[in-house]
Amino acid sequence: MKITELKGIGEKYAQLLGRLSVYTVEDLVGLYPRDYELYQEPAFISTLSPDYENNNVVIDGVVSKKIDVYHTGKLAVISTFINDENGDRIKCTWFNMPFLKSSLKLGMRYIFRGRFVIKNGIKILEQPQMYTRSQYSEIEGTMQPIYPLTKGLSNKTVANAVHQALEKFDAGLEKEYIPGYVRQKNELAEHNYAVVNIHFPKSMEDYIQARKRLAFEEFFLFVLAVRSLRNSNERIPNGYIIQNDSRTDDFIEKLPFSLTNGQKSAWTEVKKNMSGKGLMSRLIQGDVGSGKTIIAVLALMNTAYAGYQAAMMVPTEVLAKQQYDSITKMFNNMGVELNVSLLVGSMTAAAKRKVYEDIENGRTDIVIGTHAVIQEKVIFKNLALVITDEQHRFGVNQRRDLSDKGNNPHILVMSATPIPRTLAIIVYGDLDISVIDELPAERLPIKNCVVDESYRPNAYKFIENQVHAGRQAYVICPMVEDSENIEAENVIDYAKKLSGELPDDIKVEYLHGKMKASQKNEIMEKFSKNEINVLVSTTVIEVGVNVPNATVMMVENAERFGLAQLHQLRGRVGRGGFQSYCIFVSGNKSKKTKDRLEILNKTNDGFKIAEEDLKLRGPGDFFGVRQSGDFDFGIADIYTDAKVLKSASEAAGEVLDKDPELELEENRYLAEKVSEYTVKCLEKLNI
Ligand SMILES: Nc1ncnc2c1ncn2[C@@H]1O[C@H](COP(=O)(O)OP(=O)(O)OP(=O)(O)O)[C@@H](O)[C@H]1O
Repeated sequence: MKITELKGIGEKYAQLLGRLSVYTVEDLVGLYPRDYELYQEPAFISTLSPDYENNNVVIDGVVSKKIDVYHTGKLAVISTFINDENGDRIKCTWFNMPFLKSSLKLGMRYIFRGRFVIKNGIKILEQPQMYTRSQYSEIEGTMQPIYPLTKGLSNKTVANAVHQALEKFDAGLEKEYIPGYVRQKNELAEHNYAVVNIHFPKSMEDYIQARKRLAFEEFFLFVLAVRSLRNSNERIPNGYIIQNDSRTDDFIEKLPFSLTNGQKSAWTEVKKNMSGKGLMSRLIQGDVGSGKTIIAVLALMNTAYAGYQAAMMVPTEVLAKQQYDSITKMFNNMGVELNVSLLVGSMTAAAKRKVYEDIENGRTDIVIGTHAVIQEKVIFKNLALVITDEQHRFGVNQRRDLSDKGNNPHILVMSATPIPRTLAIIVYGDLDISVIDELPAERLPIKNCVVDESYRPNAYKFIENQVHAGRQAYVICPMVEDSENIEAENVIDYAKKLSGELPDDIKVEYLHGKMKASQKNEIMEKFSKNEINVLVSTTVIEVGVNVPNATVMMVENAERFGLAQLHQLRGRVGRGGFQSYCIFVSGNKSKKTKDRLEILNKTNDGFKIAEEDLKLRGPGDFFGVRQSGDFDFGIADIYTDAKVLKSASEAAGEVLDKDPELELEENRYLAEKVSEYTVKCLEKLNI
């Protein structure tokens, strides 16, 4: 049902909701709150002691002073004083809400709820919301949903729309499909209860139950879907028997480094797989900087030497260009006579045509590119291997499209997502797994520090010294929620400011998601040639960028990132022989934030980091930063919900043991859900 059927949602709001991928009433119900406002803080504080500073407090007060309106810069500030029950005077301030003037009347009594601060000895409530007693008693003790929003769309609009969708249209509500014995064993709530309570929980307990059920069902369907894919893969025989070529062995000999043991065993598994009976569907998992690329290169070479074509797809043009440059350089230096082509969206039509021709007539042995590689116009002569790097950024359908271009080519997938093997087996159930579990020996451990903003001048000085010693630096700008435009402006401003702080001979440039691919390529190319010394960027550089000369990674507002993500960012330095440094700047001085960031000092193991982070964030921190942005389940998180994933996986096994093809009448509805999920959600999950 179209979203405009809801009262209050016209074309304008429908368009805004479209930006959040919400088009139907059902989509809307699937838009889970990203957080909740808890109306459960110390209710009604009668004496405001400094202990409550920086917390939300609720005060019953009477407006005791005329309303004052003044302007600072562009901001209109309204302020007044209230007297609480003890007669204590508390100042209230609001920014940019001039309309309040008419509702705030001297002598009126309200419930004020806002953040409590003390400035110059004056007790202040910032931006308090106001309620009458009866209004407040309705929300007291509840959790109000906070939805992901976009500019022009208010939380209230979304909350009202969701309420209607659930109440009037039963959207998202359906017949129970998880077998009773599974629900009982795992103590799961009913589906419909969960859908209603994830939006409007009456208590924390309701929320926990709702979330558990929804996370469980996501994993449960996921595991069932993945198992069915795996079964179909296992039946595919190897159509391209690719034997190891002695020229590839020579190449390994000539590399400037020797392979680590982890790399050697991964390579052995890949070789065996490609020359064996069944089609290869393999995942190579290795922490950031563990050297996965070289294994990909060896597989590409062996395939080309066997007389077939091979393709490698990466998520962005910047990475495609980087991989292409480094592979062609390596081949030139080491006398490898294979033809490598680059294919990315921003190439001219004529250049693309030439590459299409070369691929079709077989002149091209290896193609490196973005999803341009799977466009209809590309016809391969004999594609036998497809490598997808950071594969989770590609949808299953894209993978399938590319496979369709060959006659079931081998598939090799690279991932740096730090998940332990036991979890990986579940999550990548349709793939065999090779793990590169060590970093090249010569690497010096990265030195980290966690600092507050006052350290910034020292950090800039440090960057200056590193650049003067010939090295380079990344600075990751503060994140801005919900707006790529503001984020872009932010990066530009920061780069300007930084450039002013550093000596003139240091070239600072910026990179953000809104830039054209060709611009990004140009900047990255200059950075990799050291024509740019300092790169100010949003997290667009998070995945896979390899500039071994870069030795400093400075992250602003580090407290806002998941630790796993910070670990990825850190992985951009320390990729060569130089000592590298990470500076995490935290805008939040609390001990807890510092402790959390300190975890990064303790270990370099991506999974341990995620695990420790979880331990530290107690139950009060339910809605912290999501760790695994890469695996975008609707609500479940492979780290936070690792236990749920395990039990969902076991439950799926149990169901399949009883009914391998889900043919029994009792599983009819479940089977429908699984096939629906396989088509729709795997694509969305991007894995
Ligand atoms: N055995 C090795 N000894 C020394 N250096 C190596 C070895 N293997 C790879 N390298 C170098 O290490 C750097 C990182 O390798 P690579 O780019 O393959 O990492 P990765 O595993 O893809 O990491 P990420 O997931 O962060 O992209 C490269 O500069 C590469 O040349």
